[in-house]
Amino acid sequence: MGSINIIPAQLLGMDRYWKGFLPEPSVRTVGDMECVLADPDSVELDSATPLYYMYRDLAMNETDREILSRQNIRYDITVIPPMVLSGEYVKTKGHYHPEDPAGLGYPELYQVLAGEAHFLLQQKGLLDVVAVAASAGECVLIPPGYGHVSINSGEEVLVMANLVSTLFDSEYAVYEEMQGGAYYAQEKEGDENPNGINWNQNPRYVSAAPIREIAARDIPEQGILHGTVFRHGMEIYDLVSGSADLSFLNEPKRFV
Ligand SMILES: O=P(O)(O)OC[C@H]1O[C@](O)(CO)[C@@H](O)[C@@H]1O
Repeated sequence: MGSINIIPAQLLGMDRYWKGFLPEPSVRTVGDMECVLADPDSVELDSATPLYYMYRDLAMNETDREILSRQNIRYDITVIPPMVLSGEYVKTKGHYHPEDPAGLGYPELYQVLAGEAHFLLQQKGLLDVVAVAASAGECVLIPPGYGHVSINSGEEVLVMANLVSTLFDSEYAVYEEMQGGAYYAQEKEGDENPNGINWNQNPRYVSAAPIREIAARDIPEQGILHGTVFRHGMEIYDLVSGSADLSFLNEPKRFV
């Protein structure tokens, strides 16, 4: 692998989405992602080519840092420039969250800050697979027990924020062993609908449920988070600076 040519934060437009201190991002390259792509052998990019950037553990000031660390929560911003890799829309690697001490999986709250995303959610037992389409301002809650992949299905840079527990490490084994999630988001042939997605089932998942497609804005329960007034369009970072109770991210059992 050659050296990694990281796009500087300013060129990624990060100053529009984050005014505070910005640490160096973690980067996933083509080489990191080969094990989860639909057709890695046909990708002609150098394996050192960066695909996405994860700015983790952000806080605007020391007060917010204290609020986050007291609640064991992390705020991250992920930036995925648009790209199609041998017909497949660029995406995150994909992972599950482990069970919390009460036996449910840790959830996670995402918000699209710019661009167009599809969140591919798959329940551990594969009885449910959902593609949630989300545009700027819209939120998606990753429910307990679901693995997730974020896909840049648009032509613009996708910028997403997330709030997640710091009490666990993500689990990648299923996505690595199965070469990705249960479905691949691939370009539609022809130019009739150039932005359309073909959801092609990953043949290694013999028993995955048919994919359901829904829009984030049509999921009513994501409008209000457990007593905290929160609607699509409000900034999820305001939950931090407004000292909202984020304990549902660590103790989902209290809220189901
Ligand atoms: O670890 P993956 O599957 O590449 O996904 C990256 C995403 O996961 C997170 O670590 C949070 O779950 C984000 O920082 C980032 O958007």
